[in-house]
Amino acid sequence: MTPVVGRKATGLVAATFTPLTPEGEINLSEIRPYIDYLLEQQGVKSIFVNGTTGEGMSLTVEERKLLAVEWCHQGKNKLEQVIVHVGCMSLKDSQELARHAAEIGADGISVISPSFFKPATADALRMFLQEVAAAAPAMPFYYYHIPAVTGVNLRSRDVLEGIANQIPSFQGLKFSGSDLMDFGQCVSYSPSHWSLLYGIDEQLLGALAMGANGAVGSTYNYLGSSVNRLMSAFDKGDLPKARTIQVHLLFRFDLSVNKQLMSAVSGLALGPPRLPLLPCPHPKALSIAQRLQQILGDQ
Ligand SMILES: CC(=O)N[C@H](C=O)[C@@H](O)[C@H](O)[C@H](O)CO
Ligand SMILES: CC(=O)C(=O)O
Repeated sequence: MTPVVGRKATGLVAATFTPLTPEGEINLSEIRPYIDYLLEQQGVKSIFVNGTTGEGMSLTVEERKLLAVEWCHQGKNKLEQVIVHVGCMSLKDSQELARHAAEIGADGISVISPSFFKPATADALRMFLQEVAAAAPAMPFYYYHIPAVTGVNLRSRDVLEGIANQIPSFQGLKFSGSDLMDFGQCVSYSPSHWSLLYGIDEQLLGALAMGANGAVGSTYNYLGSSVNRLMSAFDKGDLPKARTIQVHLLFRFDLSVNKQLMSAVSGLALGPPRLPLLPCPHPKALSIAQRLQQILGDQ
């Protein structure tokens, strides 16, 4: 089978939050200003939608389609890449979303492991991924490894074994695990056209040292310009500067704080998260935003 080779994803990819109205309905009208904010204020040119940060697993298939259409439509001719996360508990739903992403002209699709019934082996997971990819065979395909959320602790390197034979559209990995040895083994195994995107923002520098081509994360929504400086310092071999930026950014917020923080920093109205997540009280987000501005000002 001839491999499908898409454009290689590099640099920072913002894992977008899903704008909701105060009543909790998807709010498509915030998407256009959101994309402009990323491009103009953060220098972030690619997005990953309906993933963890986007609360993809808390949305209906129909909502995910409407969101994907709007992100792709508004991002057209502006963004470098729009990657749509299409993973679901049900293989059928994932296939439907994969087909849909292909129809609307997304640049790639990504799939998380099912996590209610978990795959028992890397082979089982690869078979699931293969069935999703086969529904949209021309779509560059990224496996999304996030063991802390899925509870699926299969090593990514094992999942990659022989994957190009099963998924000719395989294009890379979004690796949101802390095991840099597993990540490094994936780097070592990967052909050069795959893109290895790292997903724990707090230790991106370690992953760059291991060979990451780029990064997908929630914090690049509002810290993109700082982390772009980290990436260019690393590219120039200025490790002290890259490290100074990274160690200033070692804090971790849960998703509801993160979402409210993005609203506070950007001025976008992203609304509350969806239950079971609880909204973050506004004053708390404001004080975190102020602390963040101070940290960024001190750099
Ligand atoms: C669990 C989770 O949401 N992980 C995200 C990406 O996979 C990261 O981008 C984190 O949000 C980020 O590292 C902040 O802790
Ligand atoms: C961070 C990330 O990649 C996600 O939200 O899915």
